[in-house]
Formats: sequence, C-alpha cells, structure tokens
Amino acid sequence: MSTEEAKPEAAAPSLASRITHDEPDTKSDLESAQTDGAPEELNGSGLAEPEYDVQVSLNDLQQDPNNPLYSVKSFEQLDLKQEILKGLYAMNFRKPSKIQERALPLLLMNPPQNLIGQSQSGTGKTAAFVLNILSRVDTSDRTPQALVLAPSRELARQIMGVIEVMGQFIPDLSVYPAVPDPARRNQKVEGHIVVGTPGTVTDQIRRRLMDVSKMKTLVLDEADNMLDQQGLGDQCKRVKLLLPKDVQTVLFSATFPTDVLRYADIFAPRANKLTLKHEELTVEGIKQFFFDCDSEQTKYDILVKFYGLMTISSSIIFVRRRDTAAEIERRMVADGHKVAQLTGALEGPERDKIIDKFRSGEAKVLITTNVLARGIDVQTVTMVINYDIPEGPRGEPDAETYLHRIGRTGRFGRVGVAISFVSDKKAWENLNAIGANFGVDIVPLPTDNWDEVEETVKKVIKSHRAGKTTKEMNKGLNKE
Ligand SMILES: Nc1ncnc2c1ncn2[C@@H]1O[C@H](COP(=O)(O)OP(=O)(O)OP(=O)(O)O)[C@@H](O)[C@H]1O
Repeated sequence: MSTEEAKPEAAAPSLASRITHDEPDTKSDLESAQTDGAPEELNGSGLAEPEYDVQVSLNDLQQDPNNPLYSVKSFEQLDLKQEILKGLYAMNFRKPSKIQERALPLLLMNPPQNLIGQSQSGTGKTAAFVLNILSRVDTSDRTPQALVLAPSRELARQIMGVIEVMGQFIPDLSVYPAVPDPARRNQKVEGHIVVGTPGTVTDQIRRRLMDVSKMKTLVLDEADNMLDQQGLGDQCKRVKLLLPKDVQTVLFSATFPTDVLRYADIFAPRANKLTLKHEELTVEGIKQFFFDCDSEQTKYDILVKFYGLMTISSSIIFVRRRDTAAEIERRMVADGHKVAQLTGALEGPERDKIIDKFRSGEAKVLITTNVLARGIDVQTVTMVINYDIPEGPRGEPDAETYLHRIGRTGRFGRVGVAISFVSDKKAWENLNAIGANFGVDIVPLPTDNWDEVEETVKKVIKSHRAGKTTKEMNKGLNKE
C-alpha cells in the first residue's frame, strides 16, 4: 500500500449555523437522505444532486440482506440518547447501515471494548464511531475525552464537521481540530473531542498542550493505512502509549490486509472484529472500466477528449506524482476546463480552500494524488479517474489504494463510474491483478467510438439501481 503523501494540515472553520428541523421527513429517496462529509458550513454539497437524478430508493437497498446498507434495526433500537437521535434526524439518516447496526452495540458495551471494524467504502463507518463517541462524552468536563486520528487534514476536517452536525443537539459540545495551524500552535487543546492528524497530536501531547488523562476513546480512521505507513504507524503507537491504559481503541477501514490486521490485533488487543472477505470489498454501485491507451501522450489526449464529451457533476482524477497533477491541471486549464489541483505540495490553508471549492461545486474536477484517496466524502462525485494505476513502492499493484480511490464515488447506495487509464504492459498487468484480487471484471471502453463511450457512461450514471455488476450492465447496454 502506498500513500505517497499523508502530510497534515490546518483548522476547520467552526459551524456558524445549524440545521433546524428535528424530525425526519417522509421522503424516502436517496437524494433527500443524508448530507455528505462536509456540512454546508464547510461548503458541503449537501442535498444537491446536480446534473443527474440518482433515483435509488435507499429503502430498497436497506431491505436487501446482501447489501452493505442492510439493517434490521432502527436507530431508536440502538440505545442512543434522544439528543443524538435528533442529530441523526437532522442529517436525514433514517436507518442504520449494516456496519452501524453491528458495530454500535459492540462499541456501546460497558466496560468499553476495543473494535476492529471493516466495511465497504461509503457505507457509514464515520457515523458508527462518532455515535459511540457522542454517547460516551461528558460535556460537564471540558478535558478531552475522545481522540480521532485520520491520515489527512482534509479527512480530519471532514470528520470534525460530521461530529459537529451529528452532535448539534448536545448542549455545550465542543470539538477541537488538531491539524497544523500556525494560529493555534501554542494554544491549549480545549474540547471534549479532538480530531486530528498523528503528527500534530503527538506534538500537542508532547508540549503538554493536550491533557490526555481523561481520554476514554481512541479512534483510528483508515486504520490499516495509519498502522502500515512507517511514519504514521510510529506516531499512532506513540500517541496510544501516552493515553490511559484502559482507553477504548477503535479501528475502522474498508481494507485490512492480513499483515496489517495482525498488527491491528496488537494495537487494539482483544478487539471485537467485524471483517469482510476479499470478494465482498467492492461496492456494487461503482462500475469499473478502463481505457487502453497507446502511450503516455495518448493518455492525456484521451482524458481531454473524454472531458470534452461528458458533463459530469463532479469527478476526481488520481495521479501518482505531484508533478503530473500540476501538469494535467496546467494543460486542462489551457484547454478550457475548470479544474483544481490538491497535493501535499500545497500549504494547509491553500488545501482547505481547494477542497472547499470542490465540495461546493465551484470546481468540478479535482486532480490529486493518493493524499485524497481515502475517506473523502463528496456525494456529487460520480466519476473517478485512475490516470495512473496505483502501485506499491516496488511497482506492485496496490489493490487497497485502488479500492479506496474508486470508493470516492458510489457513496451510500449511489452509482458511480471508475475509469482507469492503461498505457503500458505493467499498468495493464497491475490493473488485471487488481481486478482478479477483488473478483471483478474491469471492462474496456473503446477509444475509437466516443458515442459508445458517452452512452455507456451516461447510462451508468443515470441508472437508478446500484445492483448490477459492470459486466451485466455492459451486456444490457450492448443488447439495447
Ligand atoms: N444511516 C445512514 N443513512 C443515510 N446516510 C448515511 C448513513 N450513514 C452514513 N450516511 C452517509 O453515507 C456517506 C458515506 O459515509 P462515510 O463517509 O461514513 O463512509 P465510510 O464508510 O467511512 O467510507 P470510506 O471507507 O470511504 O471512508 C456519507 O455521506 C454519510 O453522510
């Protein structure tokens, strides 16, 4: 697994306004359910579904036992406080997903127990750990009681936004962003819940800016990435050693490779485990394709041709290197496209501006590296492009990163398209290996028939059911 960059960041703006309705409304379509990872105050795309109607009935998906969104219980049956339920209603969450329904009873047990939780991308892991934290926090004491660590500043800011919206009816609740921010560098950490990146948190604890003596819960989001990466792994280990011995340790991710899982067992001893099999990891709503390009130069030509053809609500283009991101941005802007670029080469505040612009829809195309491969939740993203196939440090196929990247679309029952660009034998072999690893067919798109490409992609995005594989879908398309 490679995360080329995992450089952390700056402060999340505080939430100025609040969602006002207390009770769930009666609409049942997906488009009216949920706000995405960032609330309006963070320029979240909120309920807007521009360009294409996504008419998935969330109800249908949640009644299918094979779907990761399936649940038999209601939030009301999960022993949540009234003020927390009100937060869920305000977010239009009506029923828990499978991971929420299964993880919550385990998380809420007393005395608290550790948990290792795995569930497909976009299935609501954030709410699972946030609900546990909100249930345990004692707002009469301002000492930090829960710590959430994430691999990027963008993800930390997003999680903070979710906590603030979900916890908006808990009087006096305060959340502190522990991400690089020159203005807060010497500030004492004050907040019931701290969300940050490992480097900043280690620094704050070391400099005694954060009192960790009352920490009850530690969450590692994207835990396999956090524990696997040399730097981050060491930092997480150090942070944990500084927390009270009996801290409840909660690890969540869509992927837990076997070797990391072994290490996770040491990090979160005697944890309850909710894990998935390999072949369960992919999300049905994400249709996977590839373009077979002749050369590196053709890749760019095809990319620009493709963007000239399609009107996509929002999309993310993943590249391997920062310089490629800058170069594609330069060329696409010159070709008249509205794009933004975000890599670890940029300073924190600049990164905040760019991601907020993308969330609000001001920038429709985001070009980025693996720094944003994980966790980022922007519901309007209907397309992910793997301009470079993700590779590990020795050039080996990086199946986990591929899965996380394509998981930026198809969130919570939505449909999305993932297109990988292949321009040499190695990329081709790596993509094949990734497909075989997850047991999925990654279907070719022609580079000489743009009408067909347009029809195929549009059909996927406009389709109202997230229930067919790419191959089945393609067969259907060819017949019509
Ligand atoms: N019970 C629910 N009902 C409706 N929407 C939900 C529910 N739970 C989560 N969501 C929405 O689903 C989306 C995905 O949730 P989340 O970001 O927590 O996914 P995740 O499992 O952490 O994904 P990833 O592995 O990519 O980090 C979010 O927009 C969230 O608001």
